Amino acid sequence: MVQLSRILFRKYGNFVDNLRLYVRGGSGGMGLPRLGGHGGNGGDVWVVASKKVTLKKVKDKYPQKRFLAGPGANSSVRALKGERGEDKEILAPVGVTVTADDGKIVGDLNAEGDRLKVAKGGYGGSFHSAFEPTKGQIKQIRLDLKLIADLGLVGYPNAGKSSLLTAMSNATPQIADYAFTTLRPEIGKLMYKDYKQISVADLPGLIEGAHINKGMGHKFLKHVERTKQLMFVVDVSGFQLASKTPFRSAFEAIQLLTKELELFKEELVSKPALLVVNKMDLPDAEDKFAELKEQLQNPAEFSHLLADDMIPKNYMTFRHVVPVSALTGSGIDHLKSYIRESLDEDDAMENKDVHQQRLQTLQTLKHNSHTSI
Ligand SMILES: Nc1nc2c(ncn2[C@@H]2O[C@H](COP(=O)(O)OP(=O)(O)OP(=O)(O)O)[C@@H](O)[C@H]2O)c(=O)[nH]1
Ligand SMILES: [Mg+2]
Repeated sequence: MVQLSRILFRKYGNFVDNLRLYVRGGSGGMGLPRLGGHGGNGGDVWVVASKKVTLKKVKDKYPQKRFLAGPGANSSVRALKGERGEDKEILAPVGVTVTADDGKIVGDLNAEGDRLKVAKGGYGGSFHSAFEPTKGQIKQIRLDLKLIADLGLVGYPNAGKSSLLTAMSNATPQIADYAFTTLRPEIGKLMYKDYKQISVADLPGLIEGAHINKGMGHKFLKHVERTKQLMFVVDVSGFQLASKTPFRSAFEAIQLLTKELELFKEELVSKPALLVVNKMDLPDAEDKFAELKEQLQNPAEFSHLLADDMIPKNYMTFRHVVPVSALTGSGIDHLKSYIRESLDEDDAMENKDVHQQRLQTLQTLKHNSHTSI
């Protein structure tokens, strides 16, 4: 049913996913006290989304990483109102979040052409400022690229996330029998017969404490923010990171993963999600899967298995719970259909919403034009 696919981009060798920049707005121009002249305002610095650039290109093109907007012109006898300074635009890829020095988020660039002002120009001197101009803002900003994929794989190390991506597509991520094989997110594409493509981000394994930046922590979690849906992947037999860390059953693993997401950003837990229970080829897998299904039907009843601070406020609701074996390929076709179904469902809802909104706007316009006659 589903035509298999190939990897879209795996060249992470010199991948740049964040960049710090120095930005400075232009100073205002001098006012002219004698004639009441107004100096021009300094130009602003903007970050503008463009599909044509990558952070690596920005870094290579501007090794100094300094961006200065133009100064406002002084007021003069010939031009009492000084000209405004030129704005400076920094092109950055779609998917970037801009953060200021103090950690505050300035904004996100979600679509081509989105713009954010990152340093404001100074004011030109005028009567109100005794004709003295002000300087432009000076800031260090940080650009962080978050991958935008349809589906993000969420799971503990060794659950088989990368194996699963390989089984579903022709992607060739690193797979090994030790934790943290995947150190960088990779995107694979699932291609369907009708040419629909679904991108899946294989992410580094989470560990307990990821929300406080343990393990790959934030590096991983920030990518999850942008994926449309989540796919939890657990090993049906459970998980143990090291001999000194506690063993977690599949059920516990799911609740702990949920807790990590919740602690990082609560709304992540409300994303549509699928649950993949992997390694169904292992002995006793069927029994363990049956037990897990029972636990998931009424998670609160089984929450005594967890320490209090590990119980999420809200349990994840999974649209589908799919048993598979990435090793033998069993269940993989089903999984691909469920993924498609789930994303199509959301697309349809979104389209309906957009349609509804358009209708509403039209009706308001009609109404207004009637009332104004
Ligand atoms: N028996 C069995 N082993 C599997 C299956 N899927 C994956 N494995 C094995 O589990 C180990 C971990 O698989 P990976 O795909 O690297 O796991 P991961 O979740 O990507 O791990 P990290 O990248 O470290 O987070 C490897 O030895 C795989 O061969 C499965 O369905 N059955
Ligand atoms: Mg992996």
